Amino acid sequence: MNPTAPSTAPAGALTLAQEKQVAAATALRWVRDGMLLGLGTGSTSAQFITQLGAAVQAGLKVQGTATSMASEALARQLGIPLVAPQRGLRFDLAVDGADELDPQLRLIKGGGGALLREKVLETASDYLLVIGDSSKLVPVLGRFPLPLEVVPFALPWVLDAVEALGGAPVVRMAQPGAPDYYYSDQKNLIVDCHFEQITDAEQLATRLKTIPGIVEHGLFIGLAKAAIVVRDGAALVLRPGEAARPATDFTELP
Ligand SMILES: O=C(CO)[C@H](O)[C@H](O)COP(=O)(O)O
Repeated sequence: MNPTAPSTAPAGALTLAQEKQVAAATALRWVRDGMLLGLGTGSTSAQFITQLGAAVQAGLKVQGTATSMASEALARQLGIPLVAPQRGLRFDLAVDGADELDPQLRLIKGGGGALLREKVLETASDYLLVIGDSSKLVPVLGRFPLPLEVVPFALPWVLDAVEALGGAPVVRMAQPGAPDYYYSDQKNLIVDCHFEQITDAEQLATRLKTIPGIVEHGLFIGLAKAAIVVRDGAALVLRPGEAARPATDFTELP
């Protein structure tokens, strides 16, 4: 969740938690029998998985692969059939949250620490649908710190390299104020990089890719085909570079 966004809503408006529920319910309208789904990570994705689980219990026939151990555990608990990673596997639809998205549907992801598996699975998906509350859509990426997944041995040099790119790196801790680091599902560290404004996301992504020890960065560029963002109580569909419109046509996604 965006730490600067209000968590309560004025009377009559939806809270951010309610907006996430509506975004997840809207995404579910695009799910069809027989689909192989990529299951995202985070509170919005947890909403989607929970609602998907209810649909599976009511008879929907889908299978999924999760982007984190937490999402996998939730899906398993709800009876969603799971498929292990394997050669040739492609997903019809991946549904995932984001920390930020811009009008071109460039994303910052990894607030939940699952950016590596998310990027692997979403690159193997025919359609990435992002779901988010109203705080997620921004004109320019960068207010949310950009997460990097980093091999522990490489940490000192990665911190130097990120500073040389103009970022302020902070190693994520297990809990705020705790003495120990947070580790990803792959046992790597997460470094949150404060850039304030990322005016050239493509160039930054290219540069980060050349730094040894960065396993993956949280810029997702050219992956999202559409996003569902809930604003003023209404679910809107966004496509790269297009004006937002009401989510009414549930046949146009795969
Ligand atoms: O990238 C992610 C996890 O790695 C999440 O999608 C992102 O952090 C959004 O989370 P939330 O839905 O809880 O706001």
